[in-house]
Amino acid sequence: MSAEQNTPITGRTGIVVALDGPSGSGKSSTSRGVATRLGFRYLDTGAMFRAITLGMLKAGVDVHDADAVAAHAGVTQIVSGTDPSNPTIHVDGEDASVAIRGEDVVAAVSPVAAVPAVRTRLLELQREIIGAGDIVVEGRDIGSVVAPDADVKLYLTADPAARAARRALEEGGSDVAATEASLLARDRIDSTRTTAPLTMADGAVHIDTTFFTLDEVIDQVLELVEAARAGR
Ligand SMILES: Nc1ncnc2c1ncn2[C@@H]1O[C@H](COP(=O)(O)OP(=O)(O)O)[C@@H](O)[C@H]1O
Ligand SMILES: Nc1ccn([C@H]2C[C@H](O)[C@@H](COP(=O)(O)OP(=O)(O)O)O2)c(=O)n1
Repeated sequence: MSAEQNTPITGRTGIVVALDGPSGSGKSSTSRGVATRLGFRYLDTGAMFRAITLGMLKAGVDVHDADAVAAHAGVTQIVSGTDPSNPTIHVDGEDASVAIRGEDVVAAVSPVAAVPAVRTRLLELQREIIGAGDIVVEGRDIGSVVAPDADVKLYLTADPAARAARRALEEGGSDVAATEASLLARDRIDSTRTTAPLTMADGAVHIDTTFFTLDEVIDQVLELVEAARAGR
């Protein structure tokens, strides 16, 4: 593996906007809105972790066996589309946009994402896609590990109850209490793993989105991007 952690991406000329935060804090919708307004590409790294997890489940890998997960880390082929108006993900040549959102994947993704070999594989893919820049990238470790030299780094949060209500609404009115329990369980694993845990990166701006509308959050991020551009 050639990509090293915590090192700047060399050779980029465009802007990189990094958004991190827990599930339901507004990363995907904010990132897509910002990328659309700026004419930038958009990368959902969570979808990549979901895709590799789907590949493991399809192959019958025990996702709680870290050695088995590591042995399978290089097997699944993942292709991410970066159009913010139509982000796509293909797993071994098949459109997996719906399958990666399934409950089986939600339950398995955090243990898979905690395995260092999985993170190394995806880090390399993520950095290839970021390439020359002009991209909004969202995940858990973008500002800290994937693109520590990003021009703008955001850390989005929202109250757990608001996050669960948003997710449940999105899922067609599923049980809010069960959704909150599921996302808090993932937060715990994502924040306490030893490799690239969910954390606020050095230099990141914290936005608590609980009491802001999506458009208000997008506007705040756009202002930060304009300020970063002006200071380049
Ligand atoms: N500031 C906000 N206020 C209200 N709802 C929001 C806000 N930001 C996002 N949402 C909604 O919350 C849900 C989860 O947002 P999403 O962007 O998918 O979060 P994440 O990517 O962090 O999991 C979506 O249905 C989205 O439309
Ligand atoms: N850069 C990233 C992105 C996601 N992950 C892990 C942690 C999350 O539980 C899963 C799924 O991420 P995703 O962003 O799709 O999750 P939500 O849509 O916020 O519920 O992947 C990660 O470890 N590092």
